[in-house]
Amino acid sequence: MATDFKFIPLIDVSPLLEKWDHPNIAQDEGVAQKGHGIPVSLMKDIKNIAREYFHQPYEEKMEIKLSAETGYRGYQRIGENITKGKPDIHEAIDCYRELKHGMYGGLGDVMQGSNIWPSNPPNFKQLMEEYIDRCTDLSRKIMRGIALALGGSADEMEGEIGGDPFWVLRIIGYPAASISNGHDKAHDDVGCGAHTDYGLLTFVNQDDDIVALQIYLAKPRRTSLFYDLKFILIYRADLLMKHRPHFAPLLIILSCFKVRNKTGEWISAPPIPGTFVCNIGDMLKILSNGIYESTLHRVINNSPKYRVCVAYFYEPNFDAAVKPLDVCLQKTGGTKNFEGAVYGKHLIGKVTTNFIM
Ligand SMILES: O=C(O)CCC(=O)C(=O)O
Ligand SMILES: [Fe+2]
Repeated sequence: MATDFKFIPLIDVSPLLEKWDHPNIAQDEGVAQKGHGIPVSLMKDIKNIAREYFHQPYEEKMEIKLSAETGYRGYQRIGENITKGKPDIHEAIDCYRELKHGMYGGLGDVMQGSNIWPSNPPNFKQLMEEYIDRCTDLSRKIMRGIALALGGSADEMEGEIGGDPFWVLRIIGYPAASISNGHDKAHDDVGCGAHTDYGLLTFVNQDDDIVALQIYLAKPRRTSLFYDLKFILIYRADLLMKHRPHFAPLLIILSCFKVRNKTGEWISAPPIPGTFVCNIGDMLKILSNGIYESTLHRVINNSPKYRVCVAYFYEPNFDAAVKPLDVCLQKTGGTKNFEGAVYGKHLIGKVTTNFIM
């Protein structure tokens, strides 16, 4: 299905974009620069080195095994990560910004620790750290643009919200369809179940030649048998009660469900060489009071090839108390659509229920 997306800024951010300080990077071989400033060669190098790591024997990968003791950093085997109760068909290395002992009082305890990097391939750590620094710089710039677009000042989301941002890096490998289950039932295997990301922004750097990432595109409701039935039952309750009084219990049960006014479909987010898919996370949804939705997405690798993806997550300060910004409240009628959340708590809640240990 072909779908056209257009970026529609809430205000004109072109003055900011004109001032965008581009590092002067030579055009990478074969791929024109797409304007984000991260060398395309680095984007490729980190996927290639990740592929090399994943191709090693299982025992070697397990040398940097993830556990609660490592602050949930390290390697996890296929099926160890759980989304909504189901094992995901991927393996991964998880890295987080390092938290030193006592850095955030008791809040930081669970995530305390240093990243554990494989000794093979040898320059793995150095490449990933360079990549993380570049993604962090780029994210900060984009967040400044988003703050302006929302009608705030450029540093609206810095200071106590995101002046000392946390980050997460997931280096992920998805088995080829035929290897993951040995027979022709590939479409049942979910590489990563439907979820939204936790933080502010995610940069998905995916293999160029495999279409596996899918985004849920919500649309205004058109037809739904359930909705229509419910509509008739609830909104024409007067008629119904007059002619069919024995339907009353059904009416009560149905009115307990929230009316679904949206329906949608899964669409593919095909890779565009040299670019990132950028997701909006839960924290940006809260800050913007819902002006930005966090993007529901999932991964299904039905291709006969092993797929690599490196996802960088830009997050608020670990101890940030995230709540709708005043500027967004004003734009959305003054009512908070979300309760506030302390980012670190939200993350720990997710991380500690994400793994079979
Ligand atoms: O593999 C991908 O394309 C996306 C991975 C992802 O959604 C995640 O790690 O949160
Ligand atoms: Fe995700």
